[in-house]
Amino acid sequence: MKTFEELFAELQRKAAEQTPGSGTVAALERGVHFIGKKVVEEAAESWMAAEHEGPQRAAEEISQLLYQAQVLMIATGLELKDVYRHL
Ligand SMILES: N=c1c2ncn([C@@H]3O[C@H](COP(=O)(O)OP(=O)(O)OP(=O)(O)O)[C@@H](O)[C@H]3O)c2ncn1[C@@H]1O[C@H](COP(=O)(O)O)[C@@H](O)[C@H]1O
Repeated sequence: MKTFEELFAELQRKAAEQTPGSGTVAALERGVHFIGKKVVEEAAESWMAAEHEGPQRAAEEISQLLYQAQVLMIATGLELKDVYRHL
């Protein structure tokens, strides 16, 4: 298990080091348009899981939504504090 902050630090490190085989690095190479579509896809899957598939499936899809949101943040050059200040 990892926290939101731990995942973000891991993704930032992989992006900086261009870790071979990383799906995050591959997504960042494809750019904001590609990542944005993944965010929308996972948001829709989270909604459908919550409405029709139960809490366990919703948790899985929401974890993917959080991951894609973090990839979008990194692609945009945002730090966690840039987002947290709006919470
Ligand atoms: N939490 C996630 C995570 N959630 C989703 N995904 C990826 O996001 C993509 C979309 O998920 P889907 O299940 O919708 O994908 P799919 O339908 O099976 O296939 P596609 O959508 O890719 O066609 C998949 O390629 C998943 O592998 C994730 N990839 C990585 N992480 C975390 O990020 C860390 C770094 O990952 P890498 O950069 O790949 O090392 C990992 O240790 C994980 O903790």
